[in-house]
Amino acid sequence: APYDHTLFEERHLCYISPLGRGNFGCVELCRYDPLGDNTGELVAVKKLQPNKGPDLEDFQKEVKTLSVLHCDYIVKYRGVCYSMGRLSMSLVMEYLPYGSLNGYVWTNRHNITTRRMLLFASQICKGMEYLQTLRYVHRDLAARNILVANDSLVKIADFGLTKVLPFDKEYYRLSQPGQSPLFWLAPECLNENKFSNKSDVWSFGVVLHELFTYCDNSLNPKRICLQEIGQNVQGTSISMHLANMLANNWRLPAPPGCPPKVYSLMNDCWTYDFDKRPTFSDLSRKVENMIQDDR
Ligand SMILES: CC(C)(Nc1nc(-c2c[nH]c3ncc(Cl)cc23)ncc1F)C(=O)NCC(F)(F)F
Repeated sequence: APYDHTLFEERHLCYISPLGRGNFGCVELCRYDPLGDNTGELVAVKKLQPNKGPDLEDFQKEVKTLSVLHCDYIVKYRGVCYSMGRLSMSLVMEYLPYGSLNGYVWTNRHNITTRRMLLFASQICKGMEYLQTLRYVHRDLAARNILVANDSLVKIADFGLTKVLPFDKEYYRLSQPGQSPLFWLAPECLNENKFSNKSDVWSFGVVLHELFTYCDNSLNPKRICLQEIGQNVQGTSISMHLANMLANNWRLPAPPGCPPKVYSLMNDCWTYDFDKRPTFSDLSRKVENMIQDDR
């Protein structure tokens, strides 16, 4: 039988440190070291939290989702590791040493140029364009879910909430409000639980906002929206308040020092009518033109 490179044996997976908590469970930095001489490769291992949140079946869907994605701008799937006699499984991914984009941009805020931000933005658009060709909707596009491979390459990650569009519809309707973070969601998600490539475009606009605030926590979308809603929200849920504000044309304010053309691109992504929002290919082109103009 051909050697299965996607099967990781638990006994050779050496735990190093925790990386963080994702939509399904925790992710750990490990070295896969079958030779036992510390020459093995570093990998990120997403363990399914047993009987916590979504179950093994949903996790297996995430594994399936990631295993068919082959794109320079999407975190690479390496394979799976079964434990407890196939009762539990872990998702093995490439390890990106620079961590998540929000941490990277904040840490390097004093020497990241507009050009570099626009390069990251164009790579995210290309990754999303690719996802779209497979009729995937990410549903959780946010700077915390983008990883940095090196100083000029970012990749989309965390496909825990990703859904495949039905063959006959261009949107995916969740049965009940999901766990996507409200402040990255398009109005039709808040009002009708309708998710589509166009709602991913809205979230991309929020990622642009995060980038151009250098992922400053004091300016993050949640904090700005809650300030606008006002602390003493009575009765009406936060998502209703947010949906009303968006319907009344309130939008996240331009980040300090943000180039006007970038803020106008964000507002294109935040067009209320999802049919009038740009596509990710429109956005890739517009961002690349900005990179050219920025010389
Ligand atoms: C839950 C987890 C671990 N969080 C973090 N991952 C990494 C982190 C750093 N390097 C990584 N290489 C691969 C992977 Cl899958 C994660 C990391 N760094 C910091 C995190 F908070 C994660 O998965 N976040 C979603 C992602 F950022 F990946 F979109």
